[in-house]
Amino acid sequence: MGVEILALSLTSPASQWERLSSSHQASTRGVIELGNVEVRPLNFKYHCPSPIKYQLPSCSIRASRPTSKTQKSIPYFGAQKEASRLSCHPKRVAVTRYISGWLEPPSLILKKPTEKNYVLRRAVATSKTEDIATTLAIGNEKVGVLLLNLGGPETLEDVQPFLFNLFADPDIIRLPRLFQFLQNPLAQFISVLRAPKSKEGYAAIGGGSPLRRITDAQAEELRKSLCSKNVPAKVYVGMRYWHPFTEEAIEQVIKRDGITMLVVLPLYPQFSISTSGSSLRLLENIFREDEYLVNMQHTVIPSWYQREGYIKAMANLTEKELEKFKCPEKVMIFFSAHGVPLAYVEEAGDPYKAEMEQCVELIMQELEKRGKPNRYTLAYQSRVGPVEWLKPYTDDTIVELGQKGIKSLLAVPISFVSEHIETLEEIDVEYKELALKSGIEEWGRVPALGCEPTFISDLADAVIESLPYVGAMAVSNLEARQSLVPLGSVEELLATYDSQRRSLPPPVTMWEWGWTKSAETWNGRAAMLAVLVLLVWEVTTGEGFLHQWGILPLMH
Ligand SMILES: C=CC1=C(C)c2cc3[nH]c(cc4nc(cc5[nH]c(cc1n2)c(C)c5CCC(=O)O)C(CCC(=O)O)=C4C)c(C)c3C=C
Ligand SMILES: [Fe+2]
Repeated sequence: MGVEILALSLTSPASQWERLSSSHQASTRGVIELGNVEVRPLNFKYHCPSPIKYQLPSCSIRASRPTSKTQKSIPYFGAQKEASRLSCHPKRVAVTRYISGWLEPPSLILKKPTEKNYVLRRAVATSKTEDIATTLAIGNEKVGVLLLNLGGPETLEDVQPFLFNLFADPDIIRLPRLFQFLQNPLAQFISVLRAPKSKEGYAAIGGGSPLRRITDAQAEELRKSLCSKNVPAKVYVGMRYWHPFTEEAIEQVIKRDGITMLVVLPLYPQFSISTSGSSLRLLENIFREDEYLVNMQHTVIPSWYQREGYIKAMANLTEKELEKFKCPEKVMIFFSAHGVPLAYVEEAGDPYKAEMEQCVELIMQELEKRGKPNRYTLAYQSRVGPVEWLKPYTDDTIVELGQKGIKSLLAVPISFVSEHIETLEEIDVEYKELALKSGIEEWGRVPALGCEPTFISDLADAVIESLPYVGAMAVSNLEARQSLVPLGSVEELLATYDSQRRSLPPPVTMWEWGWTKSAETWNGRAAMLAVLVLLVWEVTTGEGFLHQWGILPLMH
């Protein structure tokens, strides 16, 4: 866990259109420039506003798995943290290195606590639960937790504008710098094209996404769990692409409630540029120029797939579903993760694939410990568009497993902690049908975690463990503020991504003749290029199909 300070700003968002254009403007100010090389300035200045407060957790890394049964080492296959003491740094930087192996559990030692932090630490450890109807305080601090999530359309009318928001995000569709001005027209175009298919899916699951309802319930359960652990806090929900937008949560609630310490917790167990990364970028933009937010202490928990409570909760649910099969030991456990374009991982350094693989390993180790050494596999679902995504694809894998004679399959959705369209429709309907057609006879699906008590309690522990890392941003001038960047793991993750970011790296290097995946990819790319040319034509001449259909004027 690293000290995390976000330097962020808010251009107040009256509507989704303003919201998106403001985030686009922010992206062109040069601090978080999305869509091309060198997104983040590399000459960060660190400020030492306060005396040394913490010794960061240190982890000793071992090359191999510990053999002693009595040893209490926690398996961390990925995100290992190495504390490094930089002499002039707001809170000492925790440098995250992504190395496979095992390490000792981090020890959290507060060294030379200041009065304020001492109060906090004591309060975390010993304070009595207060009645916290409106004001929540630890010592003099008002603690808030901001849950970040994707958001989903609540009605069928919401589908197209929701898709617009999603495709207008430069962390979802990357355009070369030259074409960045086309981000919104392209988002409009793709969202209009995709809306009918998406609407069918949402109609099949009751006419809208359950994501808001479930995330609100998780927020409430987390609040109760924190309270029961003597940490009164308010819990907020900030969605990336639909209501309640992150800006709404920040502006209307967190500022209005006078929160002084904020823990930012993306509800994605594994970090991806396209999910947690995108939300954290948005937060950066929101915080950057806002007087209140710049001075608010906060920390970020970037990913938590390796936490014991989460792994146990996943194993609990999987074990329960296994028991429903006629021969549980013969069931193949089929982890289906949300995919991302391959280039995110291979070109941009997204740790998503590595974290996903490690997560699956940890769940399987837990099941093995419980006497369930089932066979298992991991595949990636929900790809969109013409580029190559992480492989193997879920649909191809289901067909192959059927061909190999697998008869019982238990699907485990792994990238997300709520039911949503991709579990309720894609897995439960489409993949189940495909599996049965492919020769699989018995099909089961592990439910998403939702408000599972072990999971919620573990999230509460994650929040509590992060509190000593909450840091202050004691700078006042604008220039200084612009050079402030998130610290700790998020900084490193995004910086890796940013420094290596290229515009649309080619997903396929070899041309193949015939109707192949490669050909599909290139056909898709040719189509994208044609769309871009048409859009440029429309924007410059004011004539064309989009104007005729009345789509383009909507964007002005
Ligand atoms: C086009 C690129 C997309 C990337 C990259 C992507 C990554 C990604 N998404 C999730 C989780 C969810 N995505 C959801 C919906 C959704 N996602 C995309 C596209 C990308 N996702 C689209 C077009 C849609 C809309 C639905 C559709 O038309 O298929 C949702 C569903 C929310 C809901 O309404 O229920 C979730 C959840 C993850 C975890 C991820 C990368 C790791
Ligand atoms: Fe998605």
